[in-house]
Amino acid sequence: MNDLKREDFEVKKLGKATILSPIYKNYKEAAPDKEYIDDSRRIIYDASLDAFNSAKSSEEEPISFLKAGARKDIYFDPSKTKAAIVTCGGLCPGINNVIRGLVNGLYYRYNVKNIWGIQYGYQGFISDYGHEMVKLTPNVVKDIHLFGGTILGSSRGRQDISAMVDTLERENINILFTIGGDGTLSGNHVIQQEIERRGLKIATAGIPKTIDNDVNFMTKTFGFDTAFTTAASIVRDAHNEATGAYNGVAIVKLMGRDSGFIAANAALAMPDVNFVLIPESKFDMYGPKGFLNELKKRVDERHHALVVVAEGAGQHLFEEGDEVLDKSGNVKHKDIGVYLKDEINKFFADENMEATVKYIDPSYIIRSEVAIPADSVFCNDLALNAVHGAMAGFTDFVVGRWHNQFTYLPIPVATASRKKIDIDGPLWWSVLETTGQPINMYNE
Ligand SMILES: Nc1ncnc2c1ncn2[C@@H]1O[C@H](COP(=O)(O)OP(=O)(O)OP(=O)(O)O)[C@@H](O)[C@H]1O
Ligand SMILES: O=P(O)(O)OC[C@H]1O[C@](O)(CO)[C@@H](O)[C@@H]1O
Repeated sequence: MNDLKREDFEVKKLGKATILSPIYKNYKEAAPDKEYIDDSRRIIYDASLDAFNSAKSSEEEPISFLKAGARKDIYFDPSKTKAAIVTCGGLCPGINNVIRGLVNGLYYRYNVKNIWGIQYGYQGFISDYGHEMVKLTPNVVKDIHLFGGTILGSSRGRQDISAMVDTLERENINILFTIGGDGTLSGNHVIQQEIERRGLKIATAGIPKTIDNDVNFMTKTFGFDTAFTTAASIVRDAHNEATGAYNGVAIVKLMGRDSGFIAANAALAMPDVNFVLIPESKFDMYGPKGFLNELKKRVDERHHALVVVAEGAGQHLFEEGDEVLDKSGNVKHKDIGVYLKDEINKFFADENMEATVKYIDPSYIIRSEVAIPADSVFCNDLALNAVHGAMAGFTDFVVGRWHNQFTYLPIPVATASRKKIDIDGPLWWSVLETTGQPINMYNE
């Protein structure tokens, strides 16, 4: 549970917004009767009614979220505004759509024409790496949604915060958009603190990126729909592999460092799956009611079985040892897919049972996919709302979607903890029902 209070949900602002937004002028002319968003517009939720534990404040009081959208008055003068965009961490479908949406939103809606891309993540702020900033215009980004990945490149690894803010200052950047996961957003927050310490008026806005869908107070993050849609078709093909052999077992490993949302949703979309293993639930492997024996029962009955495993699942099965970390300090999980394949092979050999085990790891293929249409639309909306918020002078915020509304949330609230599957909640119970996997395979 988060130890968050109501006041933690207040989004910071650089100062009073005093410039009449160009959108407002045009919008008023085009549709004078339409409502316009006032700064104080907030969406109030009764947290005690919320299905997500993570939505509760520590005091169980209603939490209010700042509603995203265009403001009548803006903080930055568009003709004098310079914006920069950076993408960090792992790839995710839709990053290029977000970049495109940011550039077009700034350029066409607000008339901000001085837009730059920082190359290869936070490295791009550090001159030693030699990554030049690239000028972004609608013409440069017009086709980038047709490609997966990020046209700006990405990276992991800590950079010197002071040196990064030196670059922002030297380049006279007024708004920084960071597209990235938990780490990128934490980095954004630290950058913002240094900006404040120096008394600079630079707005920072985060667009949360993770196929794992594990960001707090976000119904979903961009790229997640594409990820599990792509995963579902791979799971279907794996099912064909499993059924194509007598006692065929197919294992598909999907991403999900701490949360099993991709695995759970792919299995719901493709109900041929017999077992879903996720990080949120420690399963028993070897006991009489453990995974291997349950798998055997399934194979005995139908002569094939399909297993979907999230990369962070089953880590308790490995011997404790030195943790391997990536450049950013994230734990690199031991390969549960290979472990399952080996253990299943051994188990069936010990049982004198013929079995054909196929292991499929499509992780990077899924992550670098092009966004499906639903995600493309979502990316564009997120980007536009990030532009609205930053132009209004909000800072240190992330844009997201929660309870069918686009919202602005202070970064520390979004990064306070990770969203996980509630194993007593409806999503996991649907998975158990769909797969038919026994509930007592789980220790906890
Ligand atoms: N607390 C922090 N302070 C400063 N920089 C940070 C912090 N946490 C992470 N970063 C930096 O943010 C960048 C991205 O972090 P990271 O590699 O963890 O990816 P991420 O944004 O979490 O995305 P993914 O979900 O794909 O892992 C890296 O350059 C990392 O060093
Ligand atoms: O191989 P990389 O680039 O370190 O990324 C792997 C990580 O990326 C994620 O998809 C998060 O973006 C995790 O699920 C996974 O652990």
